[in-house]
Amino acid sequence: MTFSKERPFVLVGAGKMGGAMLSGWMAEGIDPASILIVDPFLSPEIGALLKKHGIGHAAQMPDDVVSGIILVAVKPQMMDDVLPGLVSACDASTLILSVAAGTPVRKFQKFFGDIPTARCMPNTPAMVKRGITAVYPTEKVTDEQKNTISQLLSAVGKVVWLDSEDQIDLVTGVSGSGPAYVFYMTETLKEAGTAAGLPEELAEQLAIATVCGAGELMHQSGEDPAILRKNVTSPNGTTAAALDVLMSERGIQPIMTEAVAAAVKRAKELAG
Ligand SMILES: NC(=O)C1=CN([C@@H]2O[C@H](COP(=O)(O)OP(=O)(O)OC[C@H]3O[C@@H](n4cnc5c(N)ncnc54)[C@H](OP(=O)(O)O)[C@@H]3O)[C@@H](O)[C@H]2O)C=CC1
Ligand SMILES: O=C(O)[C@@H]1CCC=N1
Repeated sequence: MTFSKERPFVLVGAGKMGGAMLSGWMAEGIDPASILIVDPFLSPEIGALLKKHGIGHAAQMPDDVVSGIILVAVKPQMMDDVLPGLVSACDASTLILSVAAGTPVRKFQKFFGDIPTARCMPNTPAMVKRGITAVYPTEKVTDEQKNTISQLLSAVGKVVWLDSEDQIDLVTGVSGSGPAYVFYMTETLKEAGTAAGLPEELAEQLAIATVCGAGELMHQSGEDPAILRKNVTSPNGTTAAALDVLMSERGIQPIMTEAVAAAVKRAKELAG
């Protein structure tokens, strides 16, 4: 990793997403001395992580210019409060990298002018190095900076590059928010098992192991999910009976399409 005290990396907002990435970076062995966390309200878990690795922390952004990356990971609704406090730390040697849903490049330009800026959309599996992050760099972002972004984000999972800012909202609806859909599906599978008569604890164990196992199988085999589904589905068997319900007109596909569209719509609203 190319970060150092001379080329620092500052994380503004170590909440759910920033904290997940930070945990992933620590597990990956990134030099804690190159990182500064700026967040006035640390959770006990993140406080313990900082202490364990000796990571620097400040409640507010120091005035010194950051000739490296400032990763902005605060809520979109906080931007107007937080960004003015970063202005004195930015010049043309600073790269602003935002993980915020909705918040457009023009919002950063309003505060920082035309400095190198990139938006990205990670997801919380970054915490276990199984995230996927889509990145949209503005034209000001140099190849060297793209390389640094790649190093940083690939340390916590896959990285894909976007050629249009509009795509970020769509990515948000699929993979940014997506882990929550999978967790919710796991909850519903557990509840369905309980409703069918299984003890709650056993239903939960079965649901979690099934979702993790199916995910790992998709990951390791690299096989098309439709093929993996067919492999489970014996003709006229139990899975076919269940899939008749899940794949019906009132099944998962129309609901998922509606859910992703709702997330995309909300991302556009957050742009303000
Ligand atoms: N959660 C997710 O799965 C994903 C989130 N994102 C994006 O990541 C961003 C953060 O979301 P998330 O992590 O969920 O939200 P959190 O609220 O968990 O994290 C934001 C963090 O910023 C802190 N904070 C508040 N004010 C300041 C300040 N002035 N300076 C620095 N830090 C401050 C918050 O403290 P406090 O909590 O005390 O207010 C909190 O620790 C959002 O823009 C979101 O769109 C993107 C992809 C996935
Ligand atoms: O719910 C949100 O707005 C954020 C963005 C993607 C995931 N969490």
